[in-house]
Amino acid sequence: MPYRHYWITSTRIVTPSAIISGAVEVKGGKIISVVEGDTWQRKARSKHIVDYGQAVVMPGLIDVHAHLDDPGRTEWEGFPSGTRAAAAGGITTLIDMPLNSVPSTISEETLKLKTSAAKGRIFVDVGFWGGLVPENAFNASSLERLLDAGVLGLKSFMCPSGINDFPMTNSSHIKEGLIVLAKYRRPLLVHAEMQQITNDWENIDDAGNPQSYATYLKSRPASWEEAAIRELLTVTKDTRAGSSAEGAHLHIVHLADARSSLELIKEAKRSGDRVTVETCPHYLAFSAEEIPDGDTRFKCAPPIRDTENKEKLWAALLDGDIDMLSSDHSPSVPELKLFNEGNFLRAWGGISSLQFVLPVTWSYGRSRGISLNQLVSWWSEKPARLSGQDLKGAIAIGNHADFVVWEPEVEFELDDNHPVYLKHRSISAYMGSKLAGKVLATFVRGNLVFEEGNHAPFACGVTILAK
Ligand SMILES: NC(=O)NC(NC(N)=O)C(=O)[O-]
Ligand SMILES: [Zn+2]
Ligand SMILES: [Zn+2]
Repeated sequence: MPYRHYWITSTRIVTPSAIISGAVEVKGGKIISVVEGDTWQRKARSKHIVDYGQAVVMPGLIDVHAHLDDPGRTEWEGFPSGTRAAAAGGITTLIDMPLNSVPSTISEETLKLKTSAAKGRIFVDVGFWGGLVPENAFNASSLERLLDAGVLGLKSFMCPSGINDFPMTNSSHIKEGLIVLAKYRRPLLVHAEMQQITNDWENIDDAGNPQSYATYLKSRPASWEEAAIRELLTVTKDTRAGSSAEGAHLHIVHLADARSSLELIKEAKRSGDRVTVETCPHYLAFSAEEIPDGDTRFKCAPPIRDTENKEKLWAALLDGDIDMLSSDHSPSVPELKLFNEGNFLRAWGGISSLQFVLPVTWSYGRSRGISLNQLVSWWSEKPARLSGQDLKGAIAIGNHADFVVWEPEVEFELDDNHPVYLKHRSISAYMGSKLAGKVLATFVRGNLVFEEGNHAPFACGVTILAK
């Protein structure tokens, strides 16, 4: 799009207050006016106009949880393929997780490796979470340097991450992290599963056909999530009690358990704790009962649970108890999925989904009555707030012109002919499904980065560093 100053028009523009028929004026990468009705036509007379008819114009999606594995494991994904897929799926910003790249992003130096790897190779805007690990947790100045260098917050694990240079943290590490983060007003994101020694776990070998999904599900019960969340909420409260400040913001990533774990989070919110929670499309789309034996595309942690749990997740999302959605796009090479043996206990865990999260959320959500405004809240507004992106996440004057233009009514088959920009299409659990919601175009800060199957010829995404 060679225009610096132009108008986008449609009969369905999703603004914070209403869905309007009208136009959005873009200049220098920002939204400079939003006009309802057709009075804009006079103002726009000498300007370029892009008419999207009845397609929906929404803020671009902000994915706060994606593993792009660059640098160091680019055979798994990488910035170019990952951000092209994001653009094709209407995601205009993504925040990259600190693990699965080599090295992990746990210091100022390793963040620099990330930003250099991203330079000139990203099609959407990319920010970074830093890692809170035992190595840096007790070293406040090292954490401060990492935060000063621009990570948007920190992320840690309460169980083994599967990555050698990203060990798990215990509550003392987490406490140290929270104290530093409170000063910076940035969040701590936690993978909340804590291994419990249970009878189920001890019996896993007897119970255990490793090709059966039920075996895997039993190996990571909901009690692991519950135990981790209980401990995290306690540490967060303790940290707040010890300081005069407001206290750090705790964000629980990829909640799968909609029962006891969710109740703990609701209770903490009611008591005024700064806690938010995300879940992911795969927990809303799939259920344990339907996962075929040996189909390790569906393996992730925490695991996809039963149908009733899935319905409870939807209810929590609709009630506002779950704040937002993220992809947790965590790909690998197909070999690590062990498709030949179909062994759920040994295969790499992680769902590949980045390009499909909008149609997946919509396809499974529309029968449950979700609205376009709710989609925007879960995928743009709340993620913008979590990641500190004041100029993103809403179609409002002064904000970045980040848009997804899409047709909710158009259905398509995610078959072998469908263009997929991710590095490995075969590992995605969504291949073979029929979805609704076709992305027509994606704009990042006014730049048309994707339209009708074509990407912009140059990678105009920028890295986002906190100041
Ligand atoms: N090393 C990983 O990418 N882990 C990820 N894997 C999943 N979710 O199965 C995650 O986010 O925990
Ligand atoms: Zn995780
Ligand atoms: Zn993850």
